[in-house]
Amino acid sequence: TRSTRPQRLLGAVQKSATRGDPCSVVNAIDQFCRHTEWAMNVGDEKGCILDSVVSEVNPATVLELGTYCGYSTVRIARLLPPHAKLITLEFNPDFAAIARQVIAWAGMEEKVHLVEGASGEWIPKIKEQFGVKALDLVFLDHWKDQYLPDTKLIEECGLLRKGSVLLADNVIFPGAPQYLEYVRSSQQYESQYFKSHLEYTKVEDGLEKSVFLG
Ligand SMILES: O=C(NC/C=C/[C@H]1O[C@@H](n2cnc3c(NCCO)ncnc32)[C@H](O)[C@@H]1O)c1cc(-c2ccc(F)cc2)cc(O)c1O
Ligand SMILES: [Mg+2]
Repeated sequence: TRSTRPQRLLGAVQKSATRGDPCSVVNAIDQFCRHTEWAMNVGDEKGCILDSVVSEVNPATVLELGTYCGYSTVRIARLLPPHAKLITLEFNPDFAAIARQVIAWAGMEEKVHLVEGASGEWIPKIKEQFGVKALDLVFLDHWKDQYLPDTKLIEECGLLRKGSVLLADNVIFPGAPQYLEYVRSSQQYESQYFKSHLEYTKVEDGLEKSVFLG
C-alpha cells in the first residue's frame, strides 16, 4: 500500500541527514518539503524567528502542542542547554511514531519527552508527571481552533509565570482569530506579531509572541 507523507518525510531524513546532527535533519526536511513534497512544518523562514525566540528565552522547560513529524521539536531541542526539557504532545499514533524516529535520528532523545496523547488530557498532568513548576516557553502548532482553549487550560493549571512566552504558528494562515483576539486584548499578555510566510510558499503567515505578565 502507498506510503504516507510522514513516512516519506522520515525516508528523506534517513537518506540525507547525518545521524546525531540536528541541523542536518532540519535541513533535510526543509529541502524535501521545498523541492519534493510540501508538509506542514513551521519551516525555515518562520523557523529562524522560532530560533531567535528560543535563544532569547533560553528556556529550561518548553511545551510544544502538536509534534507532527518532529521538525520543530528538533529545531527547538537543538538550541536547548543540556538539562533543559521539551515536552511535546501528539495524539495521532502514526505521527508520533514517525516523530520519535526523526527525533532519534537527530540525537535529541535526551532533551525531548514525546507524549502520545491529547493536550486537553495531558496539560493538567504536566506538573506532577514531569516535576515542572512553570513553562518558560509554549509553542502552539496544533489544531488552530484549539490554541485558545488550551491557552486558557494552561493558565488554569498554573503553568505560566511572569515572563513565560507563548509562541503561536499560523496566526494568519490557516489563522487563529479567536486566539489572536484574546492575547492581543488581554491585560495579562504583551503580544507581538512577527510577519513571515507560510512554510515553503509566498503566502503571508506569521508567528505571534505573547509574554505572560502574571
Ligand atoms: O493544520 C495545521 N496544523 C495542525 C497540526 C496538527 C498536528 O497536531 C496534532 N494535534 C492536533 N490537535 C492536538 C491535540 N489537542 C487538540 C485536540 O484534542 N493534542 C495533541 N496533538 C494534537 C495532530 O495530530 C497533528 O500532528 C497547519 C496547516 C497548515 C496549512 C497551510 C496551508 C494549507 F493549504 C494547508 C495547511 C500549515 C501549518 O503550519 C499548520 O500547522
Ligand atoms: Mg504550523
